[in-house]
Amino acid sequence: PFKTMEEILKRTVAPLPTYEMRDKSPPPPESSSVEFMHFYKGLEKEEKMDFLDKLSQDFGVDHKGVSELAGKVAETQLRDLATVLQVEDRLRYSLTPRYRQLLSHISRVEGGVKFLVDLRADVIEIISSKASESPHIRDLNGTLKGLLSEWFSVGLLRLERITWQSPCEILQKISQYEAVHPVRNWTDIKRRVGPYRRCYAFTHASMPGEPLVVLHVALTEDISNNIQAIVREFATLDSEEDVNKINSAVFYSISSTQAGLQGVELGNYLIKRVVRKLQGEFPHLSQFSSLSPIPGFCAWLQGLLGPQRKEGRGAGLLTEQEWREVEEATGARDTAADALRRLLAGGEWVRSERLARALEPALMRLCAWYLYGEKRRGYALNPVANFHLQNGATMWRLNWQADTSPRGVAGSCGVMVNYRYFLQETSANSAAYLQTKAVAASDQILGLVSQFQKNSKL
Ligand SMILES: CC(C)(COP(=O)(O)OP(=O)(O)O)[C@@H](O)C(=O)NCCC(N)=O
Repeated sequence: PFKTMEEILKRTVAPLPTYEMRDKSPPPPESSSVEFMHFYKGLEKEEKMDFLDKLSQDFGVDHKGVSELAGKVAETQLRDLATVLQVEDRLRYSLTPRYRQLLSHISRVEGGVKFLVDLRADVIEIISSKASESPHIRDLNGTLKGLLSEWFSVGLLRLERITWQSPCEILQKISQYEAVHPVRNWTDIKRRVGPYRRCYAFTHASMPGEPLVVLHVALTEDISNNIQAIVREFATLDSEEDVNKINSAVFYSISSTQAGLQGVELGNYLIKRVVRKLQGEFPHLSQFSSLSPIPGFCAWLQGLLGPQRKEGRGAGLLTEQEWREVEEATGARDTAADALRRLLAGGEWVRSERLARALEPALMRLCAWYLYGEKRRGYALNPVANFHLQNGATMWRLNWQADTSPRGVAGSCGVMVNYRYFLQETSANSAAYLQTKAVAASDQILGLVSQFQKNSKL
């Protein structure tokens, strides 16, 4: 018979044992965990939100109990240390949400960890879609993230190299999960795990056969400045003999596959782990860098050129000379800003030698500013830049016409960026970025940024 959410929650979320009984009470029956999982899986999307609201609100922390104990801690401050520690430990215990015990028991059931990863994905979706503003949901997210971070800590993850000999289902998953440069066919994926390539994934015993985060690496002579050269169709015939051709490791794609593990920093750990692995295999390997897309650059620029922007030409986005070249090249009937906006929206400009040459300096300056200067809450606005800067990488080199695919031109005017991992500097760079929002950047980037600032009135 259909049971109400309240009935299910009352039955499956065991009350927190009293402080005295905290280590003496038997764990709730496994059937509670199984029933909870089964019921939740059967809910519709909006019912899940309702259910999670109730769970986090009515089965969380006993706030009254906490405030009473907080008062007691204040009272006993002058007492002997043993008493103080005792009362503090009571307070600490009272801050444990009631549902935490259930979550931790679910992790011991078959498929329980995967269930909790997916549960957190739902919670993150509810929070990011602002479907619920309840602070209790945020607390539930925090508790889940805390548990998952322990279970998915680096020591418990397995590093797996994916090769052409890996099981089909893994190769198929790797192809499906590829979020940066879509895999077109078998030849394509064969190339990406073939000679002068490495593909690594983290897996976890609780989710066998499921790559949690996937990193694709190209082993090259120099740091790549073009993605087509890396993901082009045909496979090189030569096997991987000529190690003298391998001086650089270029990370050209990384994708996490479990939304519920967001914030657990798996991608960062995978990059660091793969660097160590490759140093072991190629002791003379000296250069480590990404070749990253710049999603959002074109849209950002279009926004600046929009008709509603009164500055238009005046914003100093281009020099007078550059505006004139745009007008000549397009025979601009309306304002040059509209002409440029239309040009960039089309994308065919990249095949016009004259236009590409005319636009290169401006687009490179603007792109450098977009990556280095545009912020969201003080951190880099561009999510890929933010990811690599958090890892401690240096914003190292902008590459013109690095991705001439339609996606590349439409998304970032064909420009790509290398975030360089100077191994001795990553931890200091990461700390500086996270604490003071300082962006580690090369002279090329800083030069382009100062050129932008000279012209711009933004
Ligand atoms: C870039 C990725 C791998 C970072 O994941 P991760 O290291 O787990 O970071 P976080 O989500 O724990 O902060 C992730 O955000 C992702 O898959 N992004 C989409 C594809 C991409 N590379 O931008």
